[in-house]
Order: sequence, then C-alpha cells, then structure tokens
Amino acid sequence: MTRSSRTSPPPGTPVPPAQLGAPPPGSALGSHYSRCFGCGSDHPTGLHLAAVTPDSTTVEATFTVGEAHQGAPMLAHGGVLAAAMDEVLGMSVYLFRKPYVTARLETDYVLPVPVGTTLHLRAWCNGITGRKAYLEAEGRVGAPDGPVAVRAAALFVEVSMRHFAEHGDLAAITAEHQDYEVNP
Ligand SMILES: CCCCCCCCCCCCCC(=O)SCCNC(=O)CCNC(=O)[C@H](O)C(C)(C)COP(=O)(O)OP(=O)(O)OC[C@H]1O[C@@H](n2cnc3c(N)ncnc32)[C@H](O)[C@@H]1OP(=O)(O)O
Repeated sequence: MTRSSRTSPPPGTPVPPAQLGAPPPGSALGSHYSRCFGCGSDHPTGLHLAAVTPDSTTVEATFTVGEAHQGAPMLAHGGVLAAAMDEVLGMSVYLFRKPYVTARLETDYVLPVPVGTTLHLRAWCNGITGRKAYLEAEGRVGAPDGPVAVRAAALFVEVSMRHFAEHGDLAAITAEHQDYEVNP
C-alpha cells in the first residue's frame, strides 16, 4: 500500500491491545445501524457487509458485488469499493471502544472487480496516538488468500457523541445501540 504521511503513524506510535469489553475472538459484529449503506440489513442496495473479529482487534468481512454497485458495465464502481473499505476500517477502529469518524481515506485499486465477485476484506490498526487512529485494509478476490484487488489506508479521528447529536440523529443511534458499541 502506498500510504501518505497523513495515514502513516509517526514512528513509535503504539498499536493498542484488545480492549476490555470488546467482542471476544470469533464474534460476528452485526450491523451498527440497519440503514447503514455499508452493513445495514434494511438498506435495499447497500453493501450488506458480514463481519467477524478473529481476535478482538481486527475485522474480517465479506462483500459480494451486486448489480447496484456497478460503475463500468458489470464492474464494481471505485467509490463503492472505497465505501466497503471505509466500512470495514470503521468496524475495526470501533473495536477500541471509542467513537471515531473517517478523516482521510486513501485507496489503491489493483484489479478490476466484476459484479458477482465476493471480496474478502480485512482491516487492522497500525497505531493510535491521541485522537488519531491509523488503519489499513485490503480486499482479496474470492478467498481470504486470493489476489488483492483493493488496498486502503486511513486516518480516523476520535469524536465525542456530541458530533453525532449535532450533525446527525442521535435518537436513531440510541435506538439501535448494541452492548459493546459506542459508535453510530
Ligand atoms: C456491531 C457493529 C460493529 C461496529 C461497526 C461500526 C462501523 C461504522 C462504520 C461507519 C462508516 C465509516 C466511518 C465513516 O464513514 S464516518 C463519515 C465520514 N467522515 C466524516 O463525516 C468526518 C467529517 N470531518 C469531521 O467531522 C472533522 O473534520 C474531524 C472530526 C475529522 C476533525 O475535526 P476536529 O475539529 O474534531 O479535529 P481537528 O481538525 O483538530 O483534527 C484533529 C487532528 O486530526 C488531524 N486531521 C483531521 N483531519 C485530517 C485529515 N483529513 N488529514 C490529516 N489529518 C487530519 C488534525 O490535523 C489534528 O491533528 P493534530 O493537530 O491534533 O496532530
């Protein structure tokens, strides 16, 4: 992955361990919001990401590219692939049990991804310092060890719940709040 300095942790930035209260290894993560474009089961054309955490600090997910996700005929739209990466990155940083939002997302598109492809996504944390979390993700074609089609690096910034109250719909967040979650 070609990362810019804005998504690369400063030297010595620690990678946090699994947090108390994080979902145990092997847990399915479910959806944080049923109308989320990335993971919501009620979104008619969303990505419907299905995710687990193998170790309470990283996330593995699958996303099958559908007709609604096309850019060129029968090929995935690059923005949709970036959205899939954003979602799995967001899921991984929330394992650290604080609310974060994407501040910067960088994407390398390595292979075209045809409609019908199942992408195996993985996201992990390279370090957290202050409010800034440095994350990386990849999407592989067909299997967890398949060829890499897309890579991403991101900076997420910790926010307070006020961020979502001021700019979004806190009641909707609270209505679907899950036990370990602190995010929208
Ligand atoms: C069960 C379910 C599982 C859970 C699943 C959950 C999945 C959820 C998935 C959801 C979907 C996925 C998630 C989504 O899609 S989240 C939706 C997309 N993101 C947003 O809407 C965020 C919009 N932006 C903002 O609100 C503000 O700009 C933020 C909050 C980010 C910062 O404004 P704020 O006023 O608060 O802070 P600050 O400006 O002092 O910045 C703080 C520090 O950060 C540095 N900085 C900031 N920006 C950048 C940048 N671009 N490049 C490099 N650096 C940047 C900055 O220099 C400073 O550094 P330093 O000077 O301290 O060193």
